[in-house]
Amino acid sequence: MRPLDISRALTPGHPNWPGDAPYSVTPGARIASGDTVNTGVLSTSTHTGTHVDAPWHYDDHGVTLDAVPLDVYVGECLLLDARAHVGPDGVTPDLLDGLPSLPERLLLHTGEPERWTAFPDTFAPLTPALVRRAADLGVRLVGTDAPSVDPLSSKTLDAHAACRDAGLFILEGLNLAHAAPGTYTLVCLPLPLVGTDAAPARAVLLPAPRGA
Ligand SMILES: Nc1ccccc1C(=O)C[C@H](N)C(=O)O
Ligand SMILES: [Zn+2]
Ligand SMILES: [Zn+2]
Repeated sequence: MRPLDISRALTPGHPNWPGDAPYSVTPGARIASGDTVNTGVLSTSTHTGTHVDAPWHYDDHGVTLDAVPLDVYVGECLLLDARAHVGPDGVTPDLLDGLPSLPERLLLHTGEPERWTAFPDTFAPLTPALVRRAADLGVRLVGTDAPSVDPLSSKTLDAHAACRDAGLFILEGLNLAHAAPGTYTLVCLPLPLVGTDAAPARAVLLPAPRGA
């Protein structure tokens, strides 16, 4: 199986969180102008597209991205279709009913499309009860195709706080529109930004190890 890319393609005008810094690549050097190479200047929010949150994003005493061990983002994962388990406050814990344990990485397809033509302001967040249930079942990383684990209007960030309290790490903005539920090996590599609250990442799924 070729790696299944579960990252959002970034193009100019990519919808970002309202008020957040836009994604852009502006020209740097140009061969056509006599330079030896073509280069670009990248400017983006740390939360653009598929990205990981470091605890410092939602906890001023939390660690920055460089202190998050890479093994959080690489290893066995379970991808679930959560679309039938979205209540008024987001994905509910009954999604995990009947699962005696979980791999360390849980990815949730909440119904977001492959491409956002506009900011998805009606996305499905995660309920704190789901976060706590996942942590109780052994999860260390929760991933979602939504742009946040909390509602757009949240000021208390209850799902982020539940992740903080349970020691869960967060992966947001996945592209799961063409990924079948199942067990895989997740390879998610955030940019190695030092001292930041988050970083864009390239995430792919590989076949799970035999017997997983
Ligand atoms: N830029 C922001 C500014 C304020 C609050 C949230 C955001 C977000 O981008 C959502 C983010 N992905 C999150 O971790 O919930
Ligand atoms: Zn984020
Ligand atoms: Zn977040």
